[in-house]
Formats: sequence, structure tokens, C-alpha cells
Amino acid sequence: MLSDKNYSLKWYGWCTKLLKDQLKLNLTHPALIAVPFTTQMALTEILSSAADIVEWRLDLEMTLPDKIQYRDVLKQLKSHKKVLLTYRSKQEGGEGQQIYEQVVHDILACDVLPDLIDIEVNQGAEVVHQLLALARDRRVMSILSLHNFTQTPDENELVSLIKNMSDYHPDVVKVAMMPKQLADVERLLNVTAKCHKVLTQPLITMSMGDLGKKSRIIGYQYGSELTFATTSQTTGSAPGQLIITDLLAQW
Ligand SMILES: O=C1C[C@@](O)(C(=O)O)C[C@@H](O)[C@@H]1O
Repeated sequence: MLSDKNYSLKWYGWCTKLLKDQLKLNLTHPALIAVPFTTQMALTEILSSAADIVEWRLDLEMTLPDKIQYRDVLKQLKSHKKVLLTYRSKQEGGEGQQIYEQVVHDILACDVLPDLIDIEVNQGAEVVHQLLALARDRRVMSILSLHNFTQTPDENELVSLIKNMSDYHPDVVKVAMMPKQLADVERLLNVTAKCHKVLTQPLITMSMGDLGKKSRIIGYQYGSELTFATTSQTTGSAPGQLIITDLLAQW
């Protein structure tokens, strides 16, 4: 586990950049909280929640919104929260069936932009480099992500996956792994602490499912700077997410 000093220096480093400078928020919890959103959900519930970031999961929409609706909703979300736009492909555990590269490109070409964009490392080096460059040009923070819904690799593999992602120079690196036993959750947390010390960018990690809930609560103590929660029992976007009020009660 990180010493309190290291944890707070690094955490405040990122929060200063992302939130204090841009939103002038006074954070009262130890890690950033993101909640998923689709237009089928109650907007007021999402906007009035304690979340710092709303993750609009475009792949979970019944159909992709047209440009007018998209700009409208994004503006509404942005007037209350930081917004992360995610189009999760099928192969990474989402519902996205359109050409990934095209959807992310269109998001970044629009005149209303999200604050953050999720880019999947498994789309391949060429697509990743191109989308990261576009996000940089448009001044949208990039989160390079990797998901494994079946298992958690061993320590060496996890470290090398994370370092490989970091070498693309995104603004943030995120990995979500499925544990089969508690040892998998502990390994991910320990790898998080190890990588957090050497990475040049913020790291977000989580173990999914029931077993992994612990990582969503105490991950920040190991250097994971954001946790995903939900506003209600039925609105989660991945297994094991806690309801935000339960998460806050644990903190
Ligand atoms: O990458 C992530 C993390 C996540 O899969 C989770 O396990 O909480 C939830 C997704 O919505 C998000 O894009």
C-alpha cells in the first residue's frame, strides 16, 4: 500500500489538473467517482448524484442519437458534471457494433466535446495512435482502456500490459479485470501500487464482479484514482459496481 504522503501528492496532482483547475470543485471523497449514463436513465438522478464524472455509454443506447439530440444531451450533462464518452465494443464487453474508429472519430469531430474519451487499446496500434492524436488536438483527455471479462492475468503480464498502455502516452490508463478468486483481486491491487509509482500518467484499475467489489472501495489506497459506481441497482455498466450511496458509506 502507498504511504499517505505519496498517495495524496499524486492524487492531488491529477485532481488539480482535471477538477480543481477546470471545475473548481471541492472534493470530499478520496477518489473520483464516475457513474454510467444512457438516455433511458433518469437524468436528474444522475446529475444530482455525488459523482464527479458521468460516463455516457453510447454503445448501450438502443440506437445512436442523431447529431442534434447528441449535442443537446452532452450540453446538459456538461453543465453539471465532467463527461466521459465511451463507445464500448463487443469484444471489450460492450454492445458497440458500429465501426469503433468511426464512432470515436465522429465524437471528437463534433463542435460539442466531452471532457474525457475512452479509447480501447485492443483496437490496434494504428487506430490507437490516430485517436489519441485526435483527442490531443481537440484537447479532450484520453483514457486508454483494457478489459478482461474472463480472468486476471499473472503479475508479470499485468505489469507489462499496463506499461505497454502507458507507452502510448494517453492522459490516463485504465484496466478492468475479472477475478476468479480473492488472490486475483489482491494481485491487481498490488500491481496497481507498483505501476502507480512508475507511471507518468494516472492509473485506474478495478476487479469486476462480486469478488472485486473490494477493489472499487479501497483501490484508491493503492493508487487507482477513479472508481465506477451506479446511481441505482439497475443502472450499472459492469458487474460489481456499488451503488454510489453505499460506496460513500464505506468511505
Ligand atoms: O471501463 C470501465 C469500467 C467498467 O467496466 C467497470 O468495471 O466499472 C465500467 C465501464 O462502464 C467503464 O467504461
